[in-house]
Amino acid sequence: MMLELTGITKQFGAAGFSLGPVSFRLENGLHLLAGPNGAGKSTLLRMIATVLRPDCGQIAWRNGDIYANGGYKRTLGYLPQTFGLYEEMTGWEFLQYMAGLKGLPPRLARERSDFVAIRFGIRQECRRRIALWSMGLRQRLGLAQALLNDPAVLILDEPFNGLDPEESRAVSAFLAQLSEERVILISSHVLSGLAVTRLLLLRNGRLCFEGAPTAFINEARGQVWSLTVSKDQWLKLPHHDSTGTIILEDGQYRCNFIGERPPDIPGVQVGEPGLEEAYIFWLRYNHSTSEEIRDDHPA
Ligand SMILES: Nc1ncnc2c1ncn2[C@@H]1O[C@H](COP(=O)(O)OP(=O)(O)OP(=O)(O)O)[C@@H](O)[C@H]1O
Repeated sequence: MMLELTGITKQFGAAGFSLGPVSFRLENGLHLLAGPNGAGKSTLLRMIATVLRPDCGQIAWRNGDIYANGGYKRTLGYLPQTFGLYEEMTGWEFLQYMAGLKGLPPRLARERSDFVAIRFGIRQECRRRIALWSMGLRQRLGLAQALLNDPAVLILDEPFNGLDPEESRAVSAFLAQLSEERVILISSHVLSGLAVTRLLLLRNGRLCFEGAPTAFINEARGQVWSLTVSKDQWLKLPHHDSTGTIILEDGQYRCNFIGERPPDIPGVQVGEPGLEEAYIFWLRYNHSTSEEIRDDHPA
């Protein structure tokens, strides 16, 4: 299955935000769209979800324009970044309603509603009015409705918003499983713990990187410096501009510093970058927004 964007652009007002032109191709797998606040991630996802029309360019699914292809919407699942829920409905009524909008016949609607409610751990909650639900449970309901039609294309804008760590892990694992046979594109500020097939980075409406996460991580090799210390030592460390990630492991703090030179702290060693460290390195030091880091070989 393939979703292809060619020369997509969007401009808000004459002097407003401008996105693109953006071109890329997505095949089955889990694709992560990342970038700073305001980079244009939601705008791009909304266009792929047919909620917003591009000014120029084409988005094609199975070689046909998604706007001309009536079948595309039936095969699409979409979780917007913010969404309204019908507060007076119960979760179950909402799922049935959404299943109806997606054209599922009543019996299949019930079966799929049951499946997604169990999958996202909200089956019991579904009996209650949505007005009474917490934020994390509402997010689970948003994810559940996106999967009602067993979509071949799944677009999730910030799927981990409000989820507790346990549910985030469960959703990551579920997405990895689903992505074997689906095109999944998610935007997220949470980069760790995801089995990402390809990474897309947006900044200022420009696509700066599109490729395998390993190629991106390699860019940060030799720029990460690591120090493992006890909590007491950690509390005494002076603030350092190159501080990147801090991970608590077995009661010890592993501090990763990100920069061209190691910080002047005794015991610092060359560190191993992960996606998060590579992303911080890119944000801090790679300020040119040309498409310089490209890897055209699928992982
Ligand atoms: N309907 C609109 N009208 C005018 N400007 C808009 C509209 N929608 C988005 N924008 C602007 O487009 C820019 C990109 O917004 P977008 O929400 O796509 O960014 P984002 O990368 O998803 O950000 P975040 O990580 O904060 O969610 C912002 O400057 C935003 O104000």
